[in-house]
Amino acid sequence: MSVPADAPVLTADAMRAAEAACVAAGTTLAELMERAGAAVADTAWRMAAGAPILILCGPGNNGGDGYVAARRLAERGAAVRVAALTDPATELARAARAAWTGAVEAIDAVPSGAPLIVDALFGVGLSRPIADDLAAVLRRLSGRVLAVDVPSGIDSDGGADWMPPLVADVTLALGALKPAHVLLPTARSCGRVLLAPIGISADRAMRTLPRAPSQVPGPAMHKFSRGMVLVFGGPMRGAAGLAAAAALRAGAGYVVLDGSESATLLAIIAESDEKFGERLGDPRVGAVVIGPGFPAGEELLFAVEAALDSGKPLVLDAAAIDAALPRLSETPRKAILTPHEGEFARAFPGAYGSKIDRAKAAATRTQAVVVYKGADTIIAAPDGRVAAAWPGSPWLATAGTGDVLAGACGAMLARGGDAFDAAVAAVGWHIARAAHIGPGLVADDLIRD
Ligand SMILES: NC(=O)C1=CN([C@@H]2O[C@H](COP(=O)(O)OP(=O)(O)OC[C@H]3O[C@@H](n4cnc5c(N)ncnc54)[C@H](O)[C@@H]3O)[C@@H](O)[C@H]2O)[C@H](O)CC1
Ligand SMILES: [K+]
Repeated sequence: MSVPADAPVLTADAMRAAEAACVAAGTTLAELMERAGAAVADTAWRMAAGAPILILCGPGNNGGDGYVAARRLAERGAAVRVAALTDPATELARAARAAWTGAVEAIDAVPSGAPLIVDALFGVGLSRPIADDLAAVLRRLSGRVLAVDVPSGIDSDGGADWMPPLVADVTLALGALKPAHVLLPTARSCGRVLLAPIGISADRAMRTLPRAPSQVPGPAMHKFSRGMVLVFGGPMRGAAGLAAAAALRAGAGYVVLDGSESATLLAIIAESDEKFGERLGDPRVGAVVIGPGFPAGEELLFAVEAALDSGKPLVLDAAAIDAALPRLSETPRKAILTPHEGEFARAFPGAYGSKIDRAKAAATRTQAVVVYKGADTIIAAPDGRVAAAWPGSPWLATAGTGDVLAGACGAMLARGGDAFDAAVAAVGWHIARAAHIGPGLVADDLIRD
């Protein structure tokens, strides 16, 4: 499972708006479908490598893409069969089907599948789950599957957990990725997601993670200009120690772990004199990390209140999120929240819609960047920007990795610059490191060189 880096992600409505803008600029819908069908044909040609291809066409324009691909593949000499669910229901699909000169079989008469099955049944227009009888027919088919735009049967906006009867080996996203490509549970059914540019100018508001940029410090940098991070050490020493070490590893030039006699790395300045309030006044502190290893309670509340009063850029994790919630949106500040599923549900109980919708709503409400963690981590900014981190790295599903991410967010935030970009860089760093370590990863490995 994979998705292209830094690729646009659009909802169905945004796709339709982008399509309309494209048409208004002079490109016909027929031309868009021709480009889509050509991209499907090219991908199918490569996947089939000369073996027979079965194309399943639905009633809408997703089906239209399928008919265009069938025609182009036959023109190239491929062995193509087409099976349709019903007659085309759109003018574009009717024209595409008319241009296909071969036979069109009934889908329920298709025996067993083919070496390559192109799933052009439904795309972003699916309005309800696929009927059980059709799902049963599709489940009987065997062969590698290329899904056109999305695997048929899923809600492309990622709001419903409808699952596709045909799991795709490859999904060819047309014009832009869709939320369902980067959100669970549907992302697992999309296989390798490829993007076919068809001339749609997608806005950059939502995108997949960019490639992890190199973090070579500039020649004039010194330990403080690389960023000084203050970590509020909680009673659970290990978690705060992981966060402090991660801040150093992720590029901070100077890290203070307050409230702890010792630290995992000698380069961390461990201070047990509990002068957190004073340290907040140090003008060199570029970011404060609170939450790792700190359960809810008076001491945590005191630390969060003091940090909010200081106006310093903040990274808030776990119980610190709840402690800060009542005050977060009162004054604009750079803040990154890093809730996992349970912490998110506790902090934002009324949120609804897809994970992207809920992350955006939380960012708007708190006026902070929200890193909504999971295998399908979503990063949302108050201004509407979203980054999707799917597929991340499965090795991160182990204790302590959240503490490491909080520390990495602190490092990126302390460098200065935009809080959303800092969170994107931290999540990218976290995933890249986990992928490099791989099987058997424990959180401590993420902070070792
Ligand atoms: N957006 C673009 O730039 C382009 C998109 N293309 C392709 O068009 C589809 C979207 O096509 P649309 O006609 O809107 O819808 P679908 O083909 O996805 O299917 C809707 C179709 O199916 C019927 N329907 C809905 N739900 C069900 C159901 N559960 N059971 C049976 N039938 C159902 C509905 O009534 C419609 O008739 C997009 O994904 C792209 O593949 C363009 O070709 C290229 C540019
Ligand atoms: K499809």
